[in-house]
Amino acid sequence: MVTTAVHKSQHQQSPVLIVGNYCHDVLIQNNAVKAVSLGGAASFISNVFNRMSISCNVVSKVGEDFKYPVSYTPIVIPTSKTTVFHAYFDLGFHGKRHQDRILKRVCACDPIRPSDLPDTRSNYGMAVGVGGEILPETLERMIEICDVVFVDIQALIRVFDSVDGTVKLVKLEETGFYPLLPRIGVLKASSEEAVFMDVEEVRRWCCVVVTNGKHGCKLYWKDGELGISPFLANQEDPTGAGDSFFGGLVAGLVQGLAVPDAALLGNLFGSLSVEQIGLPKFDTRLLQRVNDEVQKRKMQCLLYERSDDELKFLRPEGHEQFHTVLAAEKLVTPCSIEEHQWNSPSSTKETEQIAVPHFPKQPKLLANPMYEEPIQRFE
Ligand SMILES: Nc1ncnc2c1ncn2[C@@H]1O[C@H](COP(=O)(O)OP(=O)(O)OP(=O)(O)O)[C@@H](O)[C@H]1O
Ligand SMILES: O[C@H]1[C@H](O)[C@@H](O)[C@H](O)[C@@H](O)[C@H]1O
Repeated sequence: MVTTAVHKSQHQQSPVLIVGNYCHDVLIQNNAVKAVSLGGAASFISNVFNRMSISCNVVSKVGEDFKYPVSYTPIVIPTSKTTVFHAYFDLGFHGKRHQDRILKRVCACDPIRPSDLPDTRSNYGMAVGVGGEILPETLERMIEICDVVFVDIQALIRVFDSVDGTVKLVKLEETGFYPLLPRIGVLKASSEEAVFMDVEEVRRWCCVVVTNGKHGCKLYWKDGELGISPFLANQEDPTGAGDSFFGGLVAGLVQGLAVPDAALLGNLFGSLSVEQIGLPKFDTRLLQRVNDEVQKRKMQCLLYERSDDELKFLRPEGHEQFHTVLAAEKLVTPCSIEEHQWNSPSSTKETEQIAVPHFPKQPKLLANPMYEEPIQRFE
């Protein structure tokens, strides 16, 4: 279970194994490319880990066209291209349900196979594919070589339109991953994705974490559930919020926090992530203070440590205070949001602005019956 691995990690110090492809994200709004950025859950999560000094190992595949410097070298596949997603920010209407963006996978790199994984064991595994690159056998191998595996449901339930790559979701129980659920530790889903599983069923097997944007997240386990408070944020780009959340959650657990406190750290990183376009840059002073608070919190919790694994899910004493302190730290650190506005040049290394969108001279106006508004699509 989740907390057993937490305790093991304190003795063994082995890294977290992150499995999922890096990708190129193209953010599109009002028919114009607003930014091109390094993407993929693996990049957002390792970004959080680096800043929280958590050691990790990333297994990711890209093509020779991969154009970003990353801390964890990917496997380069000469015969394949890097996975590319186009995120359309103004097409998010599907019937009456609003989605924050429509995603299209326009290029897909090779899948990650069991033989691509290391032979060495890890305390934690994170199955965080974005473009269908994680196969059931890959997840099974992760379960064998990691003490506990954290899975993002987006790695399991995404399917891709054969014509234009539009990401659609299928029911979890219809996938080849379903039989593996009793062997994983945590399944994370956004509220949009959570409707593609039977939470009541899945929580009997593993802890389910459902994120819900500005409302924070909710934990479900066999015997209970708990809402975790959000942090205020000026949302600029939701891309990667779920990934940064997941990074924060696992970073908290690796550091020895109880599950609700770790989820609070997840909410903090999710809220920091939405304030910037692409891969977020975290303020060094804020990170230092957050790290200090995590260490203090860990020491406080050791004082009244509970032995029963199930109890580790319950809100520990002082949880609200931990939220207040983190929220205050976030407030006092000025965020350089101006650098990351959609319409101003970006100074981040990983995010580049495209001044002249590379679109055909005459974009074709298509009335798509799936959406309330006609959309412009570029071919
Ligand atoms: N507007 C916001 N204000 C504050 N916190 C936010 C906001 N949006 C997201 N978060 C934080 O980030 C977490 C993940 O966000 P969300 O539920 O939108 O995930 P997601 O849909 O998987 O994101 P994405 O697919 O864009 O990576 C939330 O649980 C919350 O903690
Ligand atoms: O970079 C993003 C990010 O990793 C998102 O979480 C994922 O949903 C997208 O597919 C990807 O392009």
